[in-house]
Amino acid sequence: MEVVASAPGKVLMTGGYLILERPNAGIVLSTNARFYAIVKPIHEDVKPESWAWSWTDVKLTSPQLSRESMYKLSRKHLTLQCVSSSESRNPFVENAMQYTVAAAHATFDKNKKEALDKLLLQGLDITILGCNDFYSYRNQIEALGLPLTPEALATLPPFTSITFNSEESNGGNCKPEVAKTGLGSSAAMTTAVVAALLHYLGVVNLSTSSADQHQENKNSTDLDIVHMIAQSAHCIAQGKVGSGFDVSSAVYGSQRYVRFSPEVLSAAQAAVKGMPLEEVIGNILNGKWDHERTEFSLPPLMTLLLGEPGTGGSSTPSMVGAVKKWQKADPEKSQETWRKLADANSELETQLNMLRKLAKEHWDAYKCVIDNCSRLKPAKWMEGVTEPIKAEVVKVLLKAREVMLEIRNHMRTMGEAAGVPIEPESQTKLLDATMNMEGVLLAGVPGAGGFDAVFAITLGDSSRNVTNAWSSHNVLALLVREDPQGVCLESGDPRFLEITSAVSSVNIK
Ligand SMILES: Nc1ncnc2c1ncn2[C@@H]1O[C@H](COP(=O)(O)OP(=O)(O)O)[C@@H](O)[C@H]1O
Ligand SMILES: C[C@@](O)(CCOP(=O)(O)OP(=O)(O)O)CC(=O)O
Repeated sequence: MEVVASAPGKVLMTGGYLILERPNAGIVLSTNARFYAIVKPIHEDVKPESWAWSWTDVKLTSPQLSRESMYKLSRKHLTLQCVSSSESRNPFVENAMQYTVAAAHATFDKNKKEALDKLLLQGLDITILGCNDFYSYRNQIEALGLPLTPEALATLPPFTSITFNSEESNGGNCKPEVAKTGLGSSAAMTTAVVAALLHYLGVVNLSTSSADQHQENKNSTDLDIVHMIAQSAHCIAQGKVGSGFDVSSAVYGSQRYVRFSPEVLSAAQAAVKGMPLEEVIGNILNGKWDHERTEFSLPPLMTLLLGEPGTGGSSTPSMVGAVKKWQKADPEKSQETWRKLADANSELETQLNMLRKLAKEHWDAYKCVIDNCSRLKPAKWMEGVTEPIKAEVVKVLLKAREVMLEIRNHMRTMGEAAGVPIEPESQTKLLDATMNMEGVLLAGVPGAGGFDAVFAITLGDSSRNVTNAWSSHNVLALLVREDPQGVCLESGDPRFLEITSAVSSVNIK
């Protein structure tokens, strides 16, 4: 019996830094880059003598990092002991394991606890796999002598090995351990592992069709449990309480997000100081989760593009640390910048919602404008537009651009004041050039900014021109796109599914 669950990566379009404080909102788009967790028993049968054992064997495999770790999980105390080399530890998955088993203990009656014991005695074999889009493959592509194009990226086999950033480049603690693109691999990984384990242990009952899963009211309690456990495990593993937008979008998909009050996790933090885990999870599941989640998706005929400029990414925690230091050192100036940024963020949201409304109410005019603008540079979008409703659509498009420029300005101001490269000069040049290409609505640095991938929103069929232009500027366009679907069960191991679908497509031909 094997359970496979997957959760998506994200792009925080607005709200970087501000989203750390309630009630500021952020817009987060989930993507078709997904992280998979496969859970199955290690032993097919439970040997009679094993009933006396008080621990569960756990095997954790990350094929892309060539890491395999063995653990012993105490079934009574839920402590986890790594019995293989400590260099290969994974705190995200370790916490996810402890929290999910504790959730089963906290919610099961006596009968279910017996079944749980039997299942745990069979051991847990966990495999984790992230789509290529989570990681940077520029070096491999260059080493293979291939051009920096999405087509070259598409030739890499699925779940290719991940590159580590070199020690020297990590010297200033400004680069992460692995070369990542910034799509939230750790949040998607934690969410996928939590979902797969909770389903495997029988705490929740997820479904394969994400549309079903996310339908209002239906199974929403199950998703809420996945969210609470994944969020707590992720925060504890990271050693800090972030805003949680990455876990929320990994669970529920694209959304407008306002963070939870950090106090809801004080029980989990107390656990680190010795409170029994079962009690902690009870508190978490009954806690006052006050985050807000509102449906949000891009207006029709718009595409999310990501481009990797090629510097191996930035470390978000050190950037956040610098911004917080600046807030303390210069409260007046920082508050003023934050207020302007918050206003601009909410204005962009308004313009995008207005475009969704115009598309719904005046589809033909909307489609005609988008098709037209997709072939023109923004300065020409209004030329020759006479019909009032079409002029209205162009006006809103232009307003969205103007607001995006304002957001970028304030983000740069914040970076300069805090002494961190939130929109570094190299990114500014790239974003300015991108925003002036035919059919580009807007472009920016997602999330915390820095040297991670940049994003662009394009109109109609213009994405091809943008990716070609990016390639000629040495920017690798990623294959990832927006996909509003959150966590869901999969029908099997994605590595075998890829092969089966490749074989069946060959057969069809
Ligand atoms: N496939 C994987 N196998 C094991 N660990 C992974 C994998 N992908 C990501 N990680 C872990 O997650 C970390 C990256 O998480 P994080 O810094 O949050 O970056 P991101 O912006 O992608 O979320 C990596 O340093 C690594 O520890
Ligand atoms: C600064 C932030 O508001 C946004 C960071 O967004 P990123 O998308 O840059 O995140 P990482 O995946 O961790 O690199 C911090 C937060 O909200 O927790």
